[in-house]
Amino acid sequence: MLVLLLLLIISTFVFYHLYWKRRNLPPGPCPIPFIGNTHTLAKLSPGYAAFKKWQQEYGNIYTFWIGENPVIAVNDYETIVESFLKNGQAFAGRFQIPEFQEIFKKGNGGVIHVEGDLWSEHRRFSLKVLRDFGVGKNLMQDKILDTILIFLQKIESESNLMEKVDMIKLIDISIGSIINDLIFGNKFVEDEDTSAFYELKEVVKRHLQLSRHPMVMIMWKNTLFYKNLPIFGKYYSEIEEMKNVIFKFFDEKIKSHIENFDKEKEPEDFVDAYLCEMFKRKELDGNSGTFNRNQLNNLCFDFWIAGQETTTNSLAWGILYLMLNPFIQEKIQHEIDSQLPDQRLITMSDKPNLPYSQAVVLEIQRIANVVPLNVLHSTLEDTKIGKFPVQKGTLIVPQISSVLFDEKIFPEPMEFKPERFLDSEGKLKECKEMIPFSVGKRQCLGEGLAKMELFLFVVNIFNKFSITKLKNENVSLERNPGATVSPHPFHCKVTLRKR
Ligand code: HEM
Repeated sequence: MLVLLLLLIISTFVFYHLYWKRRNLPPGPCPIPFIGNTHTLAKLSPGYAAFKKWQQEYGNIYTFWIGENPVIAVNDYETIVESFLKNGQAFAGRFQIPEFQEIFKKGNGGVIHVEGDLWSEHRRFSLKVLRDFGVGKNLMQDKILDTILIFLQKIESESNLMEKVDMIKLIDISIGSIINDLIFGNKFVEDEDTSAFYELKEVVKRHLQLSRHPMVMIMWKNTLFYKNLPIFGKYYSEIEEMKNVIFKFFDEKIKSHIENFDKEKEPEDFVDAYLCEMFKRKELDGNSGTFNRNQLNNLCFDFWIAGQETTTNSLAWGILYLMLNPFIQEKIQHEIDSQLPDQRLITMSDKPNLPYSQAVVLEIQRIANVVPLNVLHSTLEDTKIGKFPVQKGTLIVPQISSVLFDEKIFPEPMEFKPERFLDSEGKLKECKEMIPFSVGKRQCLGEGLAKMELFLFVVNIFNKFSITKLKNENVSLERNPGATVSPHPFHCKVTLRKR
């Protein structure tokens, strides 16, 4: 009798996990109960190879499992556009994991992880502030160029340093300075002691790495249950500890902005713009609605994390590929020399005259492909994806990394070839499949800022310097996993160009 009961339990368990829970979803790799396919993602880290393998086996649309959560991955450009762009509203939700958000950030807030009015009001407001900073008096470009100037001077001022430059470290603090300047109005590159930045950055890096660690992905849901289990508990405590350090930094900055707030003054950073909006709303109808201090804290967190790793890592890959391809550096320099009368700082108004440099920047972003697994979306209504019906609340991801490495669109995708973005006359070609910022309602909110940073850094670095590989240092193109992929640390030799 006991044997029969045991057999019944086992066969029900197997039937549920192998068939029942998967019956209404597109096909995909068989998940292991409770773990899903995270073991394959861990084995084929940072993920591109797993996504490609599944695409070859199951087609462009398949289901993989993160723990007990099924995720439909969409891997081709056409279906991504058909669904996430043309039917955008249906796919604009996010994975709601309130227990995990509680330890990862200050509860359910910010813009990346939220839905509904909270998301749409804050997305609209943030886009407007960034747009206002980017046009007119061009605050955004000024802040970027100020930082680039300091970055270039730092390298030049230490001639012995030019023999062995840690570019990633310098780019890291420069990109960190730009986002911090836009949010809080100050740059780390101007600090006498920059160690505080690097310490904080390490904490943020670990926090993000942990959030996408396969063990942590299993506890995205039922976090409070997993926190009491041995190994999971260790991860839980570490994430909470990191979160507290990060938010203490934001809290102090916001507090000093509130103390010095002047409603008559035109805002020159994001926090001031936010405080102005809160003030206006309160004056108008007595309360500031979804705008509050907790939400501001979470927004700062979102901008800080979304606006640094992505851009820093893209630039780091760019320096690495250009160091390994000196003839491409020379072509950028030749183009700059032929268009600019002297070696002044290059600005956005020079961009239309530098098509080859623009092609290099596009190719850097494509080959860097820094987001192997895009941020998860969820469906806000019953809908369809390709031929598959999809229920409201299903997790779904536009796999932009599969598109950027799609050999049908970008032949020899692992080769660094800026020419693929140019026509036979050397003019920039339109390439609609170039979607590193994703598409649709959740498309990257910082796209304009990131594009400006990438272009201005690349052209100004190679206008001033040539970069070569150190003879005695091995360089690897292997990818370091994380929420965004980075290259392994490397050094380079920097030589001042003379014109
Ligand atoms: C090279 C640099 C960057 C890349 C490749 C990148 C890429 C992305 C991607 C793929 C997404 C997710 C889109 C989706 O859900 O389908 C995203 C979202 C987002 N990005 Fe970026 N990003 C970059 C820079 C920035 C910067 C500088 C900011 C700073 C403001 C930023 C802020 C955001 C925010 C707030 C979201 C969430 C938008 C939402 O959920 O409504 N990103 N980004």
